[in-house]
Order: sequence, then structure tokens, then C-alpha cells
Amino acid sequence: MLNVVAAVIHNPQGQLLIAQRPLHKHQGGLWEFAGGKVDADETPEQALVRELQEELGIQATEYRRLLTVEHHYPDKSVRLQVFRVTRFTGEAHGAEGQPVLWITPAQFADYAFPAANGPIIKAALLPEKYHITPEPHEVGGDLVAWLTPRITQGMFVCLRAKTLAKADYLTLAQQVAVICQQRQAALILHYHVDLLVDVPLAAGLHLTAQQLHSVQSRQDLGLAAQHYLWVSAHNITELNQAWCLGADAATLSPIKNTVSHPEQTGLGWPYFVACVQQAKLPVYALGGMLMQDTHLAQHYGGQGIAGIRGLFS
Ligand SMILES: Nc1nc2c([nH]c(=O)n2[C@@H]2O[C@H](COP(=O)(O)OP(=O)(O)OP(=O)(O)O)[C@@H](O)[C@H]2O)c(=O)[nH]1
Ligand SMILES: [Mg+2]
Repeated sequence: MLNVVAAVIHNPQGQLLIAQRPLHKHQGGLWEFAGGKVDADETPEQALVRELQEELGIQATEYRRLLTVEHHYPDKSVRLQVFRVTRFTGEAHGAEGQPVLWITPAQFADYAFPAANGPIIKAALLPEKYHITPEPHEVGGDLVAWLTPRITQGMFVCLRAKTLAKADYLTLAQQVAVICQQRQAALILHYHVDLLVDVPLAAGLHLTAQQLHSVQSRQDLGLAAQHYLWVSAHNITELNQAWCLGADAATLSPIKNTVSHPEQTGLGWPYFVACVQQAKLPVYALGGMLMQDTHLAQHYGGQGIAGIRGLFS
């Protein structure tokens, strides 16, 4: 397996950098995330910094792991360790003569990428906060009315309503799906695997840790490639299982002690750090999170925070 690092690079305008692969190279002519092969004597982090200097003339100064993708092309197998680069010095340009572009998230559909890049593009578009809804009865019964002013562009909204019967959940999901579409937000259905076909506007599915143990593969869930699969995990074993299943992101909980689950002791940030260092998929800290924990979770290697009470404004 060829070890490769690649970088999802952000600029302060919210754009992402893509580069065109030289025609004579593997997957030539297609667009990619800058990066290249990890040398034998290098860590992935060293390779990342070196490749970005060589290919773009920039010095990466703030980055964290995003995901690992293993892909088998007919002629070679690659392991892409992808980083999110959030700060750099210098001006990015095609230092090897290759065309480079800053594009908005909506523009990804306009460019052709190698087959391995599907999950990378999805991960690149993940938000730094994952919004899980309260139960309808916790907000006076009318969750649609409660959500309507709160859903904004780019949000990922996980519709979690364990107290509702399946039929009521479906009705609610169809209503929330329309609001999400209007706001360009992504609706993630929770638990009800078979309802995805009834809510074509939904962007994906969120499995409980218990469901994770009973599902064999992503295919069994009837998900299309563009659907997001989220998983609730509570330890590193479940994070690994989630990656093997082809999940796109996971929550790790409970990080802190919470009012909602007083019987569970928080895992704590040191455990969060240990998990995200080994995880091959984007991880969100969940359990007692407040807005101000976002940067802390990212500093510790997570993609951000997930939450119910602390997150919706
Ligand atoms: N850098 C990069 N490589 C990718 C991406 N997607 C993908 O499948 N690859 C594959 O991963 C491998 C990385 O190779 P590379 O050509 O960038 O390696 P490199 O910069 O060290 O170049 P060189 O040794 O050819 O000069 C290639 O087989 C390429 O097709 C991507 O988004 N970025
Ligand atoms: Mg390269």
C-alpha cells in the first residue's frame, strides 16, 4: 500500500484549495488535494509540511488529522492520510507549474477528482458543530416551530427523537427535511435506518453504538455514496468499527459529566485525545459541550463538538 498524505486547506474566506494533477502522472488531469508520498524516514506530519512547501510554496502552521482513506485502483493501492490545514504562511501557488484554485464548498461538484476522493470531499465539508435536536416534549411539543428559526446554512442537524413512534418520527423528519433544504442544511436521520427511502431530502443517517455492532457493512444500510453515515461511539474500539463500516464521522461521548446521563462518568479530554490520535475518521466531542469547547476539541485533534442543549442558540 502506497502511503500518501493530502491536505484539505482552508483560507479565511471559507474556500478550499484544489490542484490539478499533471497529465503524465497517475490519475493525471483530475483535481486533487495537494500532497504526496510519505518518505521512508518521515512521519505523516513531516511529509505534509514538506509536500505543501514543494507543491504550493506554503508553510503549514496549524493542522490536524481529518481521515484516512484506503483505496484500491486497478494499478495500485493507496492509503491517503488526510489533514485539515487551518493556518499557513505564504501565498499558495502551483509551485510545480500545476493549476491551483480556491473553491467554495458548493463548487466541488464542478470538478472531477480521483475515485479515492469521494469520502475526502465529504469530510472536507463537515461542519465544526454537529447539532443534535432535543426531544419534542423538551421544547413544548412542537419541534418544527422550535427548529425553524434555528437552522442555518451549512448546519448538520441530527433529528433525534427517541420518544416518538416511528410514524410520527417520519412525519417530523419530512417536515424538518424541507426546512433543511430551504436553508441549505443537512438533515441526518437518527436510528430509523429504513426511513431514509421515505425522506429523500435527508443527507444521511446516524447509528447508535448498539446498531453499530449489528451492522456488517455500509451497503446493508441502503446508503448512496453521497449520504453521510454518522455513528455514536464511546471508545476507540467503536471508532475503529465505525471506520471499517465506512462511516463518515463519529461522535465520542460522554466527554464530560452531563445532566442528561448522571449515571455515566465523563471520559475526559485526555481519553478524547488518545482516541482521536488513533481514529481514522473525523471525531466530534459529545456530552456537556458548550460553544467555547469547539476550539478546545479541535486543539485536541477532534473536528469539533456535538451537542443538544449547549449548541442551538
Ligand atoms: N496528493 C494526492 N494524491 C492523491 C489524491 N487522491 C488520490 O487518489 N491520490 C493518489 O495518491 C498518490 C499520490 O501521489 P502523488 O503523485 O501526489 O505523489 P507525489 O506528490 O509524491 O508525486 P511524485 O512522486 O509523482 O512526484 C497517487 O497515486 C494519486 O493518484 C489526492 O487528493 N491528493
Ligand atoms: Mg503530489
